[in-house]
Amino acid sequence: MSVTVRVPAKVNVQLAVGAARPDGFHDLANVFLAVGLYDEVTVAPAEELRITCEGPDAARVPLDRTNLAARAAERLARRYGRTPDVHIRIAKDIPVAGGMAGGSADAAGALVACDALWGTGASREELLEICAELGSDVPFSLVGGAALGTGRGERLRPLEVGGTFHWVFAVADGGLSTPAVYGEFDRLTRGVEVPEPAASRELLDALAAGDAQALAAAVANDLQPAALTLFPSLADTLAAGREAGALAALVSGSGPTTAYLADGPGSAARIAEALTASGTCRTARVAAGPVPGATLL
Ligand SMILES: C[C@](O)(CO)[C@H](O)COP(=O)(O)OP(=O)(O)OC[C@H]1O[C@@H](n2ccc(N)nc2=O)[C@H](O)[C@@H]1O
Ligand SMILES: Nc1ncnc2c1ncn2[C@@H]1O[C@H](COP(=O)(O)OP(=O)(O)OP(=O)(O)O)[C@@H](O)[C@H]1O
Repeated sequence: MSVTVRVPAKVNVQLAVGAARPDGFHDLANVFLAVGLYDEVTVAPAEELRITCEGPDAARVPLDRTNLAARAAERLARRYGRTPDVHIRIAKDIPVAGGMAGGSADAAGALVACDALWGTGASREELLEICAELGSDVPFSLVGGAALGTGRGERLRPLEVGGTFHWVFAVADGGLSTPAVYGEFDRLTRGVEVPEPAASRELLDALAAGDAQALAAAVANDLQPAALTLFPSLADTLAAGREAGALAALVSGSGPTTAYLADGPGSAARIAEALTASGTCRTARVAAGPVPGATLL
């Protein structure tokens, strides 16, 4: 008996970052959109907790108990007084350490899969609580669609979206550490008054209307200057995407994946081709959103 859950990647269409809090985290206005690049997490009973991973980036995924999927299984097991004796198999298609919440997706996937396998019957609220303990992005991986995340990004309000948005993602050679990018944000804003993060009205309206041109004018990522300082060649990738006709080009979350909004599937395919040919990224992927969150297959 095994259970498989499919979980999407995310792009942050707006990431407004406040000043560092006493606990080191930053308050956010984080507008998430789930996009159709997926990991699949399969769990099956085993002698003991074990993780394997397949896919082009598999070598960069930890297979010990630091893997977020393992931690998710352990937390659910502990809560229900059982042992997490499962084999977790991750079929990884989401770029690793790319700012697309790949690890978070696997955590949400493992949680939903173990809940189904063990018949724990945890409520949605309970699952969301465990997600928030595992990481700021994990609750969104569970719910998908589009949502505004406040607090450190874990408190979600679903957002209405009036259409499908077409994206290209340029995967960089190498990764960026999320804490390092937030740390660089702190360094760059030292001595500066950082405003309270707030979602942009124009951006929420553009999402609700399904209007790609209006969304392109409103997308914003406060972590972008920090990501560019740590990974300067991303400026060349962004320029190549703009030149290829992207409506907007921005760093995805903490990077180094960059995201390009297209005005339809045809132009997305052309932008992806141009980005690949530009030699400024490792590969380019096309994906549309919103799509649902963690889903049992
Ligand atoms: C950049 C984003 O991906 C945008 O969605 C997220 O804010 C990061 O979410 P995540 O990877 O789930 O992050 P977590 O695992 O919760 O935190 C990792 C580290 O990122 C920094 N961090 C994260 C979220 C937040 N609101 N403020 C922070 O300063 C902290 O240094 C923290 O120790
Ligand atoms: N299941 C997992 N898949 C990938 N990386 C994982 C996983 N569990 C733990 N990690 C560790 O987490 C680090 C960040 O990987 P991940 O792919 O989640 O980054 P990310 O997409 O930048 O995350 P986010 O967008 O949420 O900040 C990796 O370098 C790896 O060491």
